[in-house]
Amino acid sequence: MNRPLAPKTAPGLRQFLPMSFGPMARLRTDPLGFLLDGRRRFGDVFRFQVGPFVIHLLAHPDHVKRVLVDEQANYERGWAYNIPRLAAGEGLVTTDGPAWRRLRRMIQPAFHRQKIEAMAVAMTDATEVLRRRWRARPSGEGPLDVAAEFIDLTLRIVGRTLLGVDLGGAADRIGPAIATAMEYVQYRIDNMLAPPLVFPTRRNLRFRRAMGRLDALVFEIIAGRRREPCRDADDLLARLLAARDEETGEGLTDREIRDQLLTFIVAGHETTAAALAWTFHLLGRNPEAAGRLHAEVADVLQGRTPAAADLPRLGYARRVVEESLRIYPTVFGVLRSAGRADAIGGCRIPARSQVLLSPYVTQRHPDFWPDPEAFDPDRFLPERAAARPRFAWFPFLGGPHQCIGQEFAMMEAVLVVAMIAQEFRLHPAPGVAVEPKAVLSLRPRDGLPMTIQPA
Ligand code: HEM
Repeated sequence: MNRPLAPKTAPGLRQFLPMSFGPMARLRTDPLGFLLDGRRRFGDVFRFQVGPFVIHLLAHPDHVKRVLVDEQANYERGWAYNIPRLAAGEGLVTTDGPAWRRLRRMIQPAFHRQKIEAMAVAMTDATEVLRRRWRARPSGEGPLDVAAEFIDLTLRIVGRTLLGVDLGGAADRIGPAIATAMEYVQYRIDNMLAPPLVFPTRRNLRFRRAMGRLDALVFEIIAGRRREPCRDADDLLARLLAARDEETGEGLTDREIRDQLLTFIVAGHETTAAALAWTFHLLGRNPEAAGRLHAEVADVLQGRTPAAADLPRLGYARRVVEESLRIYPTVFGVLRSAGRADAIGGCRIPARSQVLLSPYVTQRHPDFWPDPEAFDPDRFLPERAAARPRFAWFPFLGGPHQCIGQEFAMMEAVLVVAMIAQEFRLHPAPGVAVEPKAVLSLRPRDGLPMTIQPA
């Protein structure tokens, strides 16, 4: 009788210290290239080790499914999430196990489908403000950084829909504070030996000041709602204020509510803003796809502002966003920690080592995506999508930790794309090379200057 082969150590790279030379220097300077190349050279399970930290990149959709669904209890958010916790505290994105389950139960009802559909008007109203601003630009004016425009837009939408406040006035203050906080978190991920936050280094002090500004804003939002509770409000903030522990009957403290609000402000706008920027970047380079989008929008909307009810007929617009999230998944990788030892793809995954799931890598896997760098929204036609494994495309993850804002983000992105395509054509600014930069999320390194013309 044949005995199953014992799992082997996965092939890959090893380096004692995280240095700017050696086989893994590229992990810091070009993490996306490093991961893609690793899969190409070593296969679907690629092991890399820096000092004591062992990480396995799992590139095959079946392996992703094993971690996120089949064996998800064995793969929780591990020590890597201690770093974003410096900013977001015990938020829904940074917790796991029973604490996470309690929060998710509490918050999930704020994201039911009907609730999200009811947010469409706030989304289109905010987009109309942006369109008005663009319309008022003198003709012949130079390129505009549309990545920054989308940050401002999605921040306003999150404020209005989830917190019942206009974050527009505060955008100038909180945008840079959020950027500082995210860069700090990325720096700490890249530099495991960096001085802890209690040390008054310039970088630590800058982060603390940024967090002070964000905290002041969030605590003010909470205090404002406590002072003047809106009886009809059923948004995220209302749910958090009304939530009671099933056993003790106690409500959440302001600190606990702050952690969730900050989590949602950041997770809810940055990702979608980057997705919109990448979508227009890709459309600007693919005039045929842009032409099809403009034709669909004109045909379906006949000049009207879109509503939630129009979404089923904006199929091409949705496929454009899906394809853009394939090529530039704004969350390009997530880490999970193996509780027990496991074997995946014939390779040993030691207990307490990390696994890395990367939509950026899997969504370019040549076995599932022919010509992976080509922009082809029709890959997402139902019949073509049905021929692929579930986890060949997972920009919103999947399983119990699937992004709670997926429907929100998709609706927002399709409405914004349709409204902009209805009125404008965006062209790449001449002579500008646009490159992705991985700072927690994947965004254009130097913004996205584009020329805006009437459609
Ligand atoms: C294109 C836009 C978006 C993308 C690509 C995206 C992607 C993701 C991914 C990959 C995760 C899993 C993170 C992990 O486990 O480490 C996640 C979780 C999460 N996302 Fe999103 N997201 C988007 C938009 C949003 C929006 C609009 C919101 C809120 C309105 C949101 C709120 C969250 C929250 C709270 C979690 C944690 C869920 C949990 O673990 O229970 N996201 N998102």
